[in-house]
Amino acid sequence: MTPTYSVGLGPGQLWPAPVSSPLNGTRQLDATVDVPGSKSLTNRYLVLAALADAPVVVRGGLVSRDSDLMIAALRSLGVAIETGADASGGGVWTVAPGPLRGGVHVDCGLAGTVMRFVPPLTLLAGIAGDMGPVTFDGDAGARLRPMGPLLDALRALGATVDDDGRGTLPFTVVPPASVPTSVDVDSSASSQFVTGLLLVAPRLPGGLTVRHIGESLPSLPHIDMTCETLREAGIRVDQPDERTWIVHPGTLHFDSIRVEPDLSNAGPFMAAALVAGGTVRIPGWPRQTTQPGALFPALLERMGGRCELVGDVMTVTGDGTVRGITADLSPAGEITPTIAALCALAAGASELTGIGHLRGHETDRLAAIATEVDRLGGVCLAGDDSLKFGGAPRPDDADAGLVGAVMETYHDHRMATFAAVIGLRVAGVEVLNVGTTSKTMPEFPSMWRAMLAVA
Ligand SMILES: O=C(O)C1=C[C@@H](OP(=O)(O)O)[C@@H](O)[C@H](O)C1
Ligand SMILES: C=C(OP(=O)(O)O)C(=O)O
Repeated sequence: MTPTYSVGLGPGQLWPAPVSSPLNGTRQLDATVDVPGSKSLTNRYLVLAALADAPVVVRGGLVSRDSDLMIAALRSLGVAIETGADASGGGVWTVAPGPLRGGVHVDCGLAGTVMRFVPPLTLLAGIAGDMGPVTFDGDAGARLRPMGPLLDALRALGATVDDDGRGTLPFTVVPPASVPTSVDVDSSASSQFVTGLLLVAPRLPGGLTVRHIGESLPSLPHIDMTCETLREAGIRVDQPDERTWIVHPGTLHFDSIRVEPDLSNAGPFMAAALVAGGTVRIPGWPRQTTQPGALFPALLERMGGRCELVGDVMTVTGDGTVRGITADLSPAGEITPTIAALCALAAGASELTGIGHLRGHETDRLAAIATEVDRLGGVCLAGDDSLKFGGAPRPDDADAGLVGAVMETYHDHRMATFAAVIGLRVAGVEVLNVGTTSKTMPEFPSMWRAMLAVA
């Protein structure tokens, strides 16, 4: 499928990260950054709209590789989606639900939301009498991401799943004709296993009770987000205890859908205010949200910034001071790379915990972050579930005592933005394959330069 977004510098190409720091005399930041729609909300709304009782328009959808992959997946399953855009480039998509069919192939790319939210939808084709096998595959890196517990849950629901015993992509799902009303899943490797099952649940004849049976459960706000979007569609969701969700069967209906800006993607711009000094404003900040990026203001304040929400504008102000932090990021693993970039520049040590499952993200993020900080001459140790930072070797130096280098991005959008934040302070940072940001923020390079007012 032809991408509907632009792709920046790709594999093998280097993007020189612009420097901007009060310590080397660069002008203070004063920028307003319009952040595109939330990836997590976009791909939930697309799925739920596809299961609704009537066509619905999704406004402010994120135009990116992950949403293109979701749109393509839903189309191949039989959903009609017309795509357009608003004046600021946000997606305006009309989703017309139809009976789901089997016998198709789904490309998951590197999108966790596609590889975990789409396989359960095959159950609906089966119930409707279409037992055609659906095959799933993705990027080389996607074949390393955990899938086993979700595939086991689909088996427990009666599907035949062939993954050659790997517990990863590629795999084939043959759905059953009927499904039980409850299922257990070990979601400790990804909250998306629970979410995938909850999203399809209201359209199963008896609804579905989903029980998490693993030790820990990361990214709880993302599961809350799933429940809230189901409730928005008029579905009753009960949570009798912290590891059980009961989704009642029902008709999904939306009058309209508007996607909030992606607060996790706002993170690197907000972090820039601390590193470069000055002010960054993020319009459209929701008063209430289930997005884990809502944790940024409190974390950035602890790290030396000031954050204030006036109306719907979040204003972040900094003076170049970055302080180390100790934080449990298990509710918000996806914001770790941004906080980690600040930890690498901070005066003082930091420890981030509750993040072991990031080893199964777009890349092994704990290893990637430790390797890249080490490459710059900093200290970062990756544990099973944590990252420990020594802090900048000479924090008062203009470049925080780190040394510029070519930074790898490992096909991970958040490793590209991680490098950009560090590059504000450390001269000579060049980012390999900044185009990997097309996963969730294709315009990142030009947005970053616009924020810094550099050509
Ligand atoms: O449901 C979602 O939209 C997401 C859930 C989280 O996954 P994990 O629980 O695997 O970390 C998060 O990291 C990911 O970026 C998006
Ligand atoms: C973990 C992430 O993505 P995915 O939805 O592919 O899991 C992320 O965006 O940080």
